[in-house]
Amino acid sequence: MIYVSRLEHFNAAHKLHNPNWSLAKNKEVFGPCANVNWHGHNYELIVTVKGKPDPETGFVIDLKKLSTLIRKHIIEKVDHKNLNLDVPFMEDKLASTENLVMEFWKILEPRIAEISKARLHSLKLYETPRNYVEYFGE
Ligand SMILES: Nc1nc2c(c(=O)[nH]1)N=C([C@H](O)[C@H](O)COP(=O)(O)OP(=O)(O)OP(=O)(O)O)CN2
Repeated sequence: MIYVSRLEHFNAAHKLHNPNWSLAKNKEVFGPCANVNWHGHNYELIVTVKGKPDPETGFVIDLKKLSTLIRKHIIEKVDHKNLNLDVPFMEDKLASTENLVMEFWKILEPRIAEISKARLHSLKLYETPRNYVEYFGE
């Protein structure tokens, strides 16, 4: 089994805000991430697929096709957007890195299966250069 990865990036604004809590509690729990007037991140998304190389191409997956797919279905939906207001698949969800990566998985997994025999293995999403989450679909 070979693991092949593609890095994409996007910039987005958000705030961490639980609507069931008061503003004071949101500030207490989320600190500056609860700032009512938003803040932004330069996100980095690493998509890893696994499979066997095709004997005719040597590819597990054509990375150009993988990039096009990620950009069309994820990056175009979130880049330069407000994750709390502009992104339908984040509606009614806390805009945490964990929730984002789980929604990305639901979108990407079936679409990768449509273009390749390779399967989605993991998503790694950096919110800052020091904070990231990794998801394996379970
Ligand atoms: N489990 C999670 N914890 C936190 C998340 C998250 O998505 N999942 N998000 C945040 C905030 O959105 C916040 O923007 C993180 O910023 P910060 O702590 O400032 O991150 P840095 O790496 O830039 O911070 P330094 O402390 O300067 O290293 C918080 N928690």
